[in-house]
Amino acid sequence: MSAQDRGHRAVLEVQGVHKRFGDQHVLRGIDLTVHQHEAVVLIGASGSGKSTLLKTVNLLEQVDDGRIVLAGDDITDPRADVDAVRARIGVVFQHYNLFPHMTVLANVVLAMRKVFGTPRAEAERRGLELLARIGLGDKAGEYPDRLSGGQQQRVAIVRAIATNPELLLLDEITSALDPQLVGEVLDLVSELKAAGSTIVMATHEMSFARRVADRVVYLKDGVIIESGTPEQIFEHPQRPETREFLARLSDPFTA
Ligand SMILES: Nc1ncnc2c1ncn2[C@@H]1O[C@H](COP(=O)(O)OP(=O)(O)OP(=O)(O)O)[C@@H](O)[C@H]1O
Repeated sequence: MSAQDRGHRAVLEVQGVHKRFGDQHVLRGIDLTVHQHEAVVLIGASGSGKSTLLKTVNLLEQVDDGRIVLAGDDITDPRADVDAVRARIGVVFQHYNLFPHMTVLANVVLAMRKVFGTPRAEAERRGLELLARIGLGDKAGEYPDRLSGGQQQRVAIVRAIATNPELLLLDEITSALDPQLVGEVLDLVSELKAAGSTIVMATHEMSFARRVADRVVYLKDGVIIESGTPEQIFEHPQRPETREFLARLSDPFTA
């Protein structure tokens, strides 16, 4: 049964969103609703618009048309407070997530302290607890460059959830990692999903999409071609474009 069927409220509503970069029409009428506790995975070829879509939700890119609603609030309204909106959303990107000049713990507590004004002792207690939970309690005083890429991404994820955001956006968070480090990062995402986080994730990791997504959304040239459960998309794709995309992935000579 889907989150929608269970009557969970919509956390994110993307409605008729268009985005152009000069002559290039990168998002062409995107409609997407994400319900509380749902994990939606965006798949599609490089350049299909996955990152741009996530950036419009975090207000890193302005939409040209349409609107985006976060838990009932139109965040694309020009009067919306950008910092207040970003404080409600946790984000992890492919690269450059941690501040290199700050310790792991300082990175994790930063938003709690600066954005929410959490007292230092309380923020550090929560930071240490979160780091311990992902097995990195002993790295709290280290600088990020002393951690593996997988450990750094896990810290970045923990930092993004430290403030209990309403929505977590994950953009290709494993694509810069050595293959043997991918699993530990995706396992943490699975745990967050199991604990009830609401997640939108762009990924090239199809096996993960299959395992964790409630819904898989296939994007091509800025259009949602098809969306459904992992079984619907991977086992019984309805659209020829989706079938071609998936067939190409499994062909080592054209992938
Ligand atoms: N700031 C920008 N200025 C101009 N063009 C941009 C900008 N950001 C993205 N684009 C273009 O928009 C298109 C969609 O890019 P986007 O990064 O959203 O794709 P993607 O599906 O996330 O790709 P990938 O899987 O490689 O990350 C691409 O053609 C890209 O070159």
